[in-house]
Amino acid sequence: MAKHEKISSEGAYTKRFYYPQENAVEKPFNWSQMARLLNYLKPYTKTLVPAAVVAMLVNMIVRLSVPIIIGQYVVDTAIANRDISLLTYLIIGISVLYLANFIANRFRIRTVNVLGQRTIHDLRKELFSHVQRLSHNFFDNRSAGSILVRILNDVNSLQELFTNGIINLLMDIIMLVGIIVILFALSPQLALAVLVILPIMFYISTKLRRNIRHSWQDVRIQKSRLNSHLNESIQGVRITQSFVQEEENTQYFKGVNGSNFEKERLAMKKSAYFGPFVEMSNAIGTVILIAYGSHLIINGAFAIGTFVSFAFYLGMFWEPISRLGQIYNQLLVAMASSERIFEFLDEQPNVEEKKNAKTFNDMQGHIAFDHVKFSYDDERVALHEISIDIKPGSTVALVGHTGSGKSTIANLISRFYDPTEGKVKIDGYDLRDMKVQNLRSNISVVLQDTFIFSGSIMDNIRFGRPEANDEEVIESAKIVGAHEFILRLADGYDTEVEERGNILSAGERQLLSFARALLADPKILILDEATASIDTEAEMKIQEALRKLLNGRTAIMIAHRLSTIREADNIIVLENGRILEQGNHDELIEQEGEYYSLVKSQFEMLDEL
Ligand SMILES: Nc1ncnc2c1ncn2[C@@H]1O[C@H](COP(=O)(O)OP(=O)(O)OP(=O)(O)O)[C@@H](O)[C@H]1O
Repeated sequence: MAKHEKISSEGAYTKRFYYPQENAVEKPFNWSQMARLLNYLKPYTKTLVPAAVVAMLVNMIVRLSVPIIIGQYVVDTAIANRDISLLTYLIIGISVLYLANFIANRFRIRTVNVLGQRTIHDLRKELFSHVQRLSHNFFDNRSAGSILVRILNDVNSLQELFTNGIINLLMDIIMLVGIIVILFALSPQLALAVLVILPIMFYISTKLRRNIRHSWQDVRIQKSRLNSHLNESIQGVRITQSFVQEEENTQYFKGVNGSNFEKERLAMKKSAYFGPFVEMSNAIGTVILIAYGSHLIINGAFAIGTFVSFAFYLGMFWEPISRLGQIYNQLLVAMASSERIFEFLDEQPNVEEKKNAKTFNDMQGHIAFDHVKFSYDDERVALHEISIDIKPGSTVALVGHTGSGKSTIANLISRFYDPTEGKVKIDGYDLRDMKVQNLRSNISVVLQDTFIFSGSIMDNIRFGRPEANDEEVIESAKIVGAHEFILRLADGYDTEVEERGNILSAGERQLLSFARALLADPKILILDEATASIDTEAEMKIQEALRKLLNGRTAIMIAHRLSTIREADNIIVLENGRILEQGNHDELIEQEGEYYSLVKSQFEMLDEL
């Protein structure tokens, strides 16, 4: 496809920019889901919920009683009989009622706001701590962005429901039923005449609402596309610049941004019909009231006061009707959001801990794979029948082409996954019988792409053992040789690094991660060696740091550099999930097998340089 075609119109999204829309904006109403949502109000059923309900009832009583007082007592009694003192009492009485209403209203709004925020806070906390405990395969199948959206947006979209939605729903239903009952009690025939337009209005408003709702759905989809693109563009800005793709990106952004604008304009235009429509219904009702009501008054079938009360109630009638439509929309959106949230909450870690799981008292670090077979997805096999024995304190280098299963072996030792067949044992215990956290606290993993969290250098090293004091942190940095470069930073150990540690070089990040691992003082160390070329001096530093780090621990190294591999006690050469050969450097060289040719090709490469 030609370049200009790809970006010429907003509909022509390139494949590269395809963002799947897994997330429906709304779902049909579902009682059991609603009940589960309401469960989040449970901790507050003795405090905030009854307080809000009482305040709401005060509000309802005042609003429903004032028109009667005005019609029956002010107009038909006090004014009709020119009873000034009764009129004064009534005015004072109504003022007191309004004051009580004002206080109750303020109290209710404050209470439901707190209630909404608390429930959302609880829900978000539960969701985050649950997601954090989920197994690796949960994260394998989802993008970080989509998880983020659930924890932020989906939870947010429930906030309005918990804050105002539920209480407004109750209020509006009580209000509507109350008004209809009163209208019929006052005059059934006038009530019928005035409310005759109700079914028509209901029909039209439902149609209009649905139409408006769908337009807003389009807006949300556009927004989510916009967000995804923004997220990806900013994260990948360095690559974009180096491949000179800024213009293409901007064009695409223009397209989505323009489309977002169009959809929003349309949705707003449609929404703008709703207010006037409600007003028109009100007007029709009022016209019928005036025409038929005055007819009844003239015929003596109706008191003027009743007419006045009627007018008041009719004025109050349309507001809850129009708001109920809004709440209904809110409910549908909440259904979709809560379904997604509950889907995460119902997800169980597939690495389960047995009830009677044991702890390692003093782990020695003897690792054994006993006929281990493993597949990530039950289709492709990543490891076939692997049996290995790693002596405590020894260093094993895993060598092999990309995709040969090196990281998979490391993942099984940390029990991020369970083997499909066979057993992984440490000190003779099957990992499935052990406590997961206890196992992992004895293992440190140093990945190729060291993750630096935002915070100070000190905090980042301390991540290995949060209870360590400053001296211990500095000591471990000194041992791995990170101390000098840290001191050269603007604020030394207090230098703030942003997420991912952009201000540090690859080698420096690696040294930090060594310090972190050393501080954790694990029995087993898993190291994914960086492939990035580092200059010789840095390389020597890292080798030196590594020696100190490995001392007295069982180490599994996913090794790329010959210098590291050569020093290992045992080298395991993998190919397509199978062990091809193993032994130490000299033994393998002697065999003249795969390892030999690998080393030879590295030397040939060096010779060419
Ligand atoms: N999360 C995953 N889901 C599905 N398949 C996976 C997953 N991770 C790895 N694989 C597959 O399992 C096989 C072994 O992958 P593994 O990551 O262990 O290789 P590796 O030797 O560490 O490779 P590299 O040197 O490139 O890191 C590969 O075929 C890979 O495609």
